[in-house]
Amino acid sequence: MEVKMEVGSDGVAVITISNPPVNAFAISIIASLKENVGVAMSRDDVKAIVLTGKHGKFSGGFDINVFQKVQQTGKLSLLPDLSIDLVVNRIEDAKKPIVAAIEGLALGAGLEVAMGCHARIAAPKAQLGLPELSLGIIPGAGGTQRLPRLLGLPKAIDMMLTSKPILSEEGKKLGLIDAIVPPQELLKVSRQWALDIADRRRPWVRSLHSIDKIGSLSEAHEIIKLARQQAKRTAPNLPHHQACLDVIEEGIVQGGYPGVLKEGKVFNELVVSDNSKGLVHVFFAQRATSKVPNVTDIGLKPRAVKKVAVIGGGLMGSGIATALIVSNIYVVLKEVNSEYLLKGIKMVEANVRGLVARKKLAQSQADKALSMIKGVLDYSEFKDVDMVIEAVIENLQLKQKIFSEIEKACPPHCILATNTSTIDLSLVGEKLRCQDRVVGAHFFSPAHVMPLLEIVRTEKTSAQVILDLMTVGKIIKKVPVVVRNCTGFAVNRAFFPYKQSAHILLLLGVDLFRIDRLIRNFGLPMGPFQLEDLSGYGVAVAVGKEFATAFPDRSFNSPVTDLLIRNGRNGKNNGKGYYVYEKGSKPKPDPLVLPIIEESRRLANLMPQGKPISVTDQEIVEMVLFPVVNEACRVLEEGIVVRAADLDIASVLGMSFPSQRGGIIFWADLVGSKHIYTSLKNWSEKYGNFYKPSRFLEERAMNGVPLSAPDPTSKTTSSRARL
Ligand SMILES: C[C@H](O)CC(=O)SCCNC(=O)CCNC(=O)[C@H](O)C(C)(C)COP(=O)(O)OP(=O)(O)OC[C@H]1O[C@@H](n2cnc3c(N)ncnc32)[C@H](O)[C@@H]1OP(=O)(O)O
Repeated sequence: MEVKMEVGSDGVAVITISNPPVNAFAISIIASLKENVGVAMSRDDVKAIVLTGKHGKFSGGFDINVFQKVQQTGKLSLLPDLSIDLVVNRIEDAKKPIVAAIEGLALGAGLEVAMGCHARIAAPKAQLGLPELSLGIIPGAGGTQRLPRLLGLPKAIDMMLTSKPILSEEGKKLGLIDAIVPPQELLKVSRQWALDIADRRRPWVRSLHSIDKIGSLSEAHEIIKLARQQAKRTAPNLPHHQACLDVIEEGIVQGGYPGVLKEGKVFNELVVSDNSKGLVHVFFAQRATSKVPNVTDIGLKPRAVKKVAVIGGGLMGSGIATALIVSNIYVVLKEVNSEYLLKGIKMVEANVRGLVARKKLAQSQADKALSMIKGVLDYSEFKDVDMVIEAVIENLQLKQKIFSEIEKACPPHCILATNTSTIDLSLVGEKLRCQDRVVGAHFFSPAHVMPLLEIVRTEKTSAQVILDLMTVGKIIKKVPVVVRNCTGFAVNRAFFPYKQSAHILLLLGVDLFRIDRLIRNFGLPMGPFQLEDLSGYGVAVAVGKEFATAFPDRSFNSPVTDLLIRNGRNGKNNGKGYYVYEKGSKPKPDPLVLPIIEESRRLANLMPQGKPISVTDQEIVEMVLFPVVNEACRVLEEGIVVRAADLDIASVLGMSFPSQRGGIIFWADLVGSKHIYTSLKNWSEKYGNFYKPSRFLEERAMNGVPLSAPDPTSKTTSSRARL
C-alpha cells in the first residue's frame, strides 16, 4: 500500500496510488496522497501533476473497512477530511494543474477525486460511478456537487440514485471525461494535457464552480421534484435517497461550496445509520461467501465447465438452462418426450425474450444464447458434458433412477448436481459409486433472475466439485453460498416458520392485510400472504408437510390454506387468493376471503376467550420474524452455513429480506438477542411450542454474545472443520 511520485524531465509529477486489489483510499493512502500533492506543489521543477492508479485501476473509492470501524465504535473522528482538505484545498484549488489518468475504474471517492482534478483522461471501457447510495450513504467527497456540474442534473441524479456506473465512452459524450485514449498512451496524453493546462493551451476547469450544465433554478427544482417522487416509489424505505436529493438541491440553490459543506454534514449522519450498517455488512458478507474453508484455501484450481446437461424442462429446468446459455455455457436440455421438450425450449425462448425486453440482454446476445441450447430425449449427448443439473419433480425414486443412469452416461469427471429444494441429498446419490461428485445446486425461482445459488454439500462431496460449482455460479452471475445438507437447506429451513407465524397471528385475530402492510413497511417486497398467493397454495401445502415431518416439535398446522383451496382459491394462479388478481392492475385485498378466515379461526380456536388479541405494529413484525430468527439460530448451531454472514446474504438474495437490514442475523443482533429470547419465551407460554426459543438463542441471550459471533466450542465450529 503506497503512493509514489515520479517527476519527469518534462516537469510533470506522476503520483500513483497502489493499494491492491482496487486501490481503495485507505486512511494512509489519503494521508500519503495529501503529502505527495503538497511536495509536488512546493517543488520548483514540477509544473503540473498527473494522478493515476496502479494495477490498471484508478480507484474503487474510499476504504469501506473504515466505515465498518466507525459503525462499530461510533467514532466519526476516524474519518479523514477527504472532501475539503484533499479534494477542494489541495487538488481543485491547487496552483498547478492536476489531471486524472483513469484506467479500469473510478468509483465513489475515486471518481470524486478525479472530478476535483482539472481534467480527466480515460482508457476505453473504464467504469465511472458513485455507488455510495448502495452503502446507505451519499457521496462524501463532493460528488453530489461536481457530478451534476459536469453531467447535468438528470444523468447525475440517475447515476447516484441507481448506484450504476457508466463507461468512459458515455462519460466522454456527456462531458465527464475529456479524452479517451488507448491504455498504453494514457500517461503520455495525460502528461501533455496537464502541461497544456499549465501553459493555458487548454482550459483550467474547477468543476465545483461550473454552472453551464445546471440550467435555470426553476428547471433544477422541477427535475429534483420529479426525482423525489420517483425515489419515494422505488426506495420507500431508504431515506438516504431523499437526503441525497436535499444535498444536491442545496448546492443548486446556495452554490457548490455550501453544497459540499451540507454533503459532509449529511454524510456523517448517514454513515452511522442502521441502514448503512446493514448495507456495509451486506457488501462484505457477499464477498465473504467466496471464501470456503477447505475448499477455496487449499490450492485447488476450478476446472472449466463448458457443457452442461439440464434434466427436466419445467419452470426450474428452463430457468437454469436460460441462466447458463446467456452466460455462454452450452446446454443440452433433456425431457422425456417431444411435447415436454418443445414446451421447455419455448419457456427458455420466452425467458430470453423477457431479458431482452427488460434490456438485460442485447438482441445479438439473445440470438447467440439461443444457439447454445439443444433439446434431447436420450443420454447420447451426455458423453462429454462437464456437469448435469437434474431439475425434475420432487420424487426420490425418480431422482435416484436418474442419478444411476447419468452415472453411466456421463464422463468420470462430470459433476452430478440436483436442484432439489427439499429431498435429502445423501439419499439422492445413495446408490452411486461416485458420491463425491454429487452436489446440490439449489436455484431460486425464476432461476434466470434470482441471484442466489445454494450449493449443498454432503459429507462426501469433494472440495473440487464444490469449487467448480462455485465458479460456474459466478460465471452465470449468481452469488453461490455453500451450505450443508438438511431439510430446506439454509434459506427455506430458516424461513419455514415465516408463513406459519403469519398464519398464527391471523388465527389470533389480526387482520391479514395489516400484517402484509407492516411486513412491506419493514422492507420486504411483499407480505407473507401475498407471497403465498404468488407461490401457489399447492407449493405451500407440499412444503409445509416436509417441514412438519422434519420438525414436528415446532411446526404449526394451519387450516387456512386447505380451506382456501376448498373454496376454489389458488392464489395468483387462478386470480383468487387473499387478494384478487386482475390483468393490468395491482393485487387488491379481497373482502370475500374474510368469511373463510373467520371459519379458519373457529376451527383453530387460538384466540384467547374467542377474542382477537390486541397487538402493536411492532409486535406484529416481531411475531412474524422472531420465529425465523429462532430457526436461523438452529441453522447456525448445526453448522449448516460456514458463517452467520452467509445466512444474511442467503436471506437477502433468496428471501428478499431487506438488504438495508443487513440480513436476518445481522438484524437480529441489532434488535438484541435478549429481547428476541424474552419475547419468544413469553409467546411460547401463551401460544405454544411454535415459539419456544432454541437452545442457541437462549445461550447467546443469557451470555450477551451476538448471534453472529463464531463460537469456538460450538458444534458449528467442529462441523465447519469437517467441511
Ligand atoms: C467518501 C466517498 O464518497 C465514499 C466512498 O467512496 S464509498 C466507496 C464507494 N465505492 C464502492 O462502493 C465500490 C465498491 N467496490 C465494488 O463495487 C467492487 O469491489 C469493484 C467493482 C470495485 C470490484 O469488483 P470485483 O472485481 O468483482 O472485486 P470484489 O470481489 O468486489 O472486490 C475485491 C476485493 O476488494 C475489496 N474492495 C472493493 N472495493 C473496496 C473498497 N472501496 N474499500 C475496501 N475494500 C474494497 C473487496 O472487499 C474485495 O475484498 P476481498 O478480496 O478481501 O473479499
